[in-house]
Amino acid sequence: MSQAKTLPPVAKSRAPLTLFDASLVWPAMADAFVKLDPRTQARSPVMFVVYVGSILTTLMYFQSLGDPAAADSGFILAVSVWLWFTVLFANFAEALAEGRSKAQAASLRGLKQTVMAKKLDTPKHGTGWLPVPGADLRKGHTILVEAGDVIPIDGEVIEGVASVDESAITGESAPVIRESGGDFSAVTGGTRVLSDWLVVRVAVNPGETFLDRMISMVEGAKRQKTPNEIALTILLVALTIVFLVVTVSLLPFSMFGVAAAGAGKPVSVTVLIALLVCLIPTTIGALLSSIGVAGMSRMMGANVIATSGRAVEAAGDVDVLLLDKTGTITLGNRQAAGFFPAPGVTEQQLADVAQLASLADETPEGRSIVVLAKQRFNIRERDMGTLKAVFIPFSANTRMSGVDIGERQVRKGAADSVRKHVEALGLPYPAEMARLVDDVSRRGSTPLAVVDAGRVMGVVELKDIVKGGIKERFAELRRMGIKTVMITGDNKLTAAAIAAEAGVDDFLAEATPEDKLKLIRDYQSQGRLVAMTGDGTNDAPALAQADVAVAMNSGTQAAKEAGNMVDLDSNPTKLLEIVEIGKQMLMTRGSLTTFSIANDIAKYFAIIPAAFVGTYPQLKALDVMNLSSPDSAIMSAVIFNALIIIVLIPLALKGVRYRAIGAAALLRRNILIYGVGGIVLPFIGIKLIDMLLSALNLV
Ligand SMILES: Nc1ncnc2c1ncn2[C@@H]1O[C@H](COP(=O)(O)OP(=O)(O)OP(=O)(O)O)[C@@H](O)[C@H]1O
Ligand SMILES: [K+]
Ligand SMILES: [Mg+2]
Repeated sequence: MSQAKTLPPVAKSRAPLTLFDASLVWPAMADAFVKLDPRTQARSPVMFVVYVGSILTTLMYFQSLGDPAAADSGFILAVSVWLWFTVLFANFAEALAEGRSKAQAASLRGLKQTVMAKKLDTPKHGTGWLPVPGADLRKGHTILVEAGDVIPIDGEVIEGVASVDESAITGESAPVIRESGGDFSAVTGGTRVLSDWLVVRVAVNPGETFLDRMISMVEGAKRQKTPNEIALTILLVALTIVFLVVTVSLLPFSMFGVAAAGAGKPVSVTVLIALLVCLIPTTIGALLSSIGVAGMSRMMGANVIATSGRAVEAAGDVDVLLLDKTGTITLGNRQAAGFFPAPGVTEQQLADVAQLASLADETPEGRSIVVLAKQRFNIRERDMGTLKAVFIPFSANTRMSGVDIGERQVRKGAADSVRKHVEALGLPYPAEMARLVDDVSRRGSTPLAVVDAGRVMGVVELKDIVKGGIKERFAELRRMGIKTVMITGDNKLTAAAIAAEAGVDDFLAEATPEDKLKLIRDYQSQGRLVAMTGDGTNDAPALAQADVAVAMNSGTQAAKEAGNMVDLDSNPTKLLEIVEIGKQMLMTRGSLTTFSIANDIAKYFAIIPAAFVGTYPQLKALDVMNLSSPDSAIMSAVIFNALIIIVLIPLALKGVRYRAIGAAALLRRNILIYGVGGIVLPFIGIKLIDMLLSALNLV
């Protein structure tokens, strides 16, 4: 049996990457070629059309080489090359977005390491342990972690209190407390114990840890198209089909024109392919997937891990935010602060019974009562075994905890639960209690009523502190049009006091887990999109129901599993950033779609006169841009169409600027900028490219 005191420590940090970081650009260029695989291309119908066009023009070029009558093989080659560029640029955009995600995943993977674990034979502190590799641990094993140790795997603290450095995962340098019982009992593999020790029950098998799941989410290997992306893709496919039909029907139309006039020459297939590519929405088709990947990356940059693009998207449309009180709005370590005895009871008697009711209660509330009883009246801890006491743990439904000593029921809990408990025994509940409970509640503290074998002893005050800066952030959410609702198992007065202090719009008190779930369903049935942040096991059902469910990283395993996002900073106002990123993603997609379609309309005017002037010389009148030659007009449009993808990559990755000016105003602004910009820009761009091409004598 080894008793080596410490296991090797770790240190890791995450550095942000710039948009066009060399470490991202080179691999993305290589990836752009890998993505030429037809199976990859088939995922974007618009780009697939360009891909097929590239192949056709390439084949036509080789065919023209063997045909002495064909004079325009140089032109065919040029079109073909630029079509290939169009495809490669789209691939590059996607690869660059994915590269950023992968880099984030890699830095997470750096946290994963094989550490040795101290495996306990008996799940109890002070017993012997054996060193085993972390990879050999299985769900249900118990391990000991001590100051300096890296926690080898995710688990639940079953004994002890320790400060833990979670900065490797959260980036937050302040240590956090992890302890058994309550909402702070989950520990994450890869974090490090700074002081004291913990006995941890392993919660997962290797490969299924929180870190593993984060990595696979961030890598986006299994990224599914979101509902909005699917809808948009359908629109793009429809547009593509329309233009395909239009373009194909132009060929007989042109041949007919030539035959009727007895002069001129019909439009070539190369020109028709070029026309088609310019008309279909290639800009958004090329950037759609990057926008989605970049949205997930930006979430990660805000220290939020989203499990699906769908959740990120929904975040952009949220209109109600539900937050639980303890641990989300407040710091969550409710500490006993005073004893307020019922008439005929001394403070010491109350403290004595309260301590008895808390002996085996491992929640922060329970332990703080034992501590306060010791401080105030030097009441020593008694032994559950010698008392022959049976522990009655706290549950969100009974809202009480305590011990049974034979027939004697000792309880502490929410005042209304205790009153019901006393009345069920057919005993009186003193009227004076209401005043004691109200006094404590009005201060925003949680009152715990204490009862010993039906005799009401008084009230224990549990103090909790509202997190700093929360009020201003809720005001900002209100400006964005999001309603904030606090839900708590605590009584109405406490809830009202904390609600006022935190500045939430509304609150629901004395809520059971079922009530929380019902509230969400009610909002959803009114057609509202509901976000919920929570940390407790009793929040899990509600988190599972919410459209956007942000679990605090400090919360329990159950909460994290039920949510579709985890906030590594455990900051309830993080929803502000989450909503902003979601809105930004929706707006970026909308803006680029507007831009793309407007753009294509402009290209129509550049290409149509050029393409058909051979058939219908009158079309020269339509040539408002006065381009140097039909070939140059077509080349310029194709080149512009390709280059605009590259130009817009930063916008797709960074997202359009978000301002909290109301949805309608924002939409108007964006349509103006991206719609009008989309129409004007091609005229300027195509003209410039045309001038450059003719100046260089390239056409
Ligand atoms: N350890 C405990 N023993 C007995 N009663 C408790 C204990 N912890 C809490 N209570 C009582 O149960 C009530 C509801 O519990 P709790 O506050 O955890 O509910 P909740 O729904 O998670 O609310 P919140 O959103 O505030 O966390 C508390 O207001 C308190 O009166
Ligand atoms: K296009
Ligand atoms: Mg709670």
